[in-house]
Amino acid sequence: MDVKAAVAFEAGKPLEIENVQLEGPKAGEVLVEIKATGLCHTDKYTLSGADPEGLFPAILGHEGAGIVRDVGPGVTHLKPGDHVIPLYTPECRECKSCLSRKTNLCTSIRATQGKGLMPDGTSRFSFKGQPIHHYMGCSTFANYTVLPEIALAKIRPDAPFDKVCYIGCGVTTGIGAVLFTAKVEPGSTVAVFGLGGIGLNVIQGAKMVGADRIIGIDINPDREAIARKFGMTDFVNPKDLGPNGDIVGHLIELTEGGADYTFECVGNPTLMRQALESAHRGWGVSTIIGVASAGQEISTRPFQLVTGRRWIGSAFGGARGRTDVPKIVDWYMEHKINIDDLITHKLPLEQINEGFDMMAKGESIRTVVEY
Ligand SMILES: NC(=O)C1=CN([C@@H]2O[C@H](COP(=O)(O)OP(=O)(O)OC[C@H]3O[C@@H](n4cnc5c(N)ncnc54)[C@H](O)[C@@H]3O)[C@@H](O)[C@H]2O)C=CC1
Ligand SMILES: N[C@@H](CCC(=O)N[C@@H](CSC=O)C(=O)NCC(=O)O)C(=O)O
Ligand SMILES: [Zn+2]
Ligand SMILES: [Zn+2]
Repeated sequence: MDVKAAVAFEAGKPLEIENVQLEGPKAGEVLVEIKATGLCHTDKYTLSGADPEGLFPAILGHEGAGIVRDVGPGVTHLKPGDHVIPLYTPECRECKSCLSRKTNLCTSIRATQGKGLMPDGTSRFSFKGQPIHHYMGCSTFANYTVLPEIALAKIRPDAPFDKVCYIGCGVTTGIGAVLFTAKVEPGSTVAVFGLGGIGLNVIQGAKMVGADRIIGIDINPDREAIARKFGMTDFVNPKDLGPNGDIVGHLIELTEGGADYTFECVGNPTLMRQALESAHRGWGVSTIIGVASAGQEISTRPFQLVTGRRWIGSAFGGARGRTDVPKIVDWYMEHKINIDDLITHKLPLEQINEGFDMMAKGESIRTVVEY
């Protein structure tokens, strides 16, 4: 079938709107009509060419919501008409990782997913007879896409696509990192580096679990008001500390010894170090969420770890997609979490590049494309 897609033909170039061809679902696969998709910083990172798994041409996008339109042989959990959220972290419930109960990082289809292919090693998308890569197993920058059944969370039918698509990445990543990965306790002091689409959800999660003090750090002063609305108690703009400002020293003083939990939500190794070193001696836990470019590395004095700080990371907020995503959709529908105020812009697919421009300028939190 012909579908409409924003295609990434080359690294560093704007996406191009094209009619591309999509093959129907094969065994274990599902055809989904995507109704809405968010734009995440990770899409921009891959488009930049800095992602070692970035393949071109590809159809990017991994923060979608839509309706099942067809299923391939052997699909048992989904049927046409079901409302779903695509999962870049699937949940097969059978692989070593899923069975371990120690991680959400299902490994059953990770190898082919990283090569931009379906689990059988082929692509369903093509343009002028040439294959186009899938992206993060989702490719939500197309109005129809094909995914493995294990990479779809079935959600309630009354949830609005243009809001709950954000649960496909940003909301779950931020809130999940607090609840499932770091397991922040009530009364904690939390510091969040980067107050974008992810960091604001970390703040929302920290508020949800009853953190007493939530410190936000961002170089964009416009982020202060929205972060306070979501529960931030203190704002620090590193630029206000001057060119030689000591952000770690400042945070340690502000928190009387360091934060119980810190989160890096930018993708900058310098900030990752600052986040670790501003965690409290003896027990502070620092969670890396941000994705840094190929070739970048983190460093610190081992003494920082010897003296009891712990450095951990979180992918998709530690959430098990098919199990946890429907629950997070329920939280939204029950007004337990706020998504609406974080979706600052909506665009048609034809204007998707404007969404990335606004992200780069710090003008948007989340832009949603509605089909
Ligand atoms: N681990 C995971 O599962 C996931 C990771 N990510 C990654 O999380 C990061 C954040 O993503 P988004 O929130 O969508 O990005 P965003 O672009 O919406 O937000 C980034 C924020 O960081 C701030 N910032 C930039 N440089 C800074 C600095 N030097 N000091 C303080 N603040 C600074 C910006 O002003 C902005 O508010 C990206 O690296 C993205 O790839 C995103 C989703 C899932
Ligand atoms: N291909 C990238 C890896 C980027 C990355 O870390 N992705 C996160 C999700 S980011 C979502 O917006 C993730 O889930 N990682 C786990 C995984 O298995 O990919 C690179 O190599 O830099
Ligand atoms: Zn994302
Ligand atoms: Zn698995």
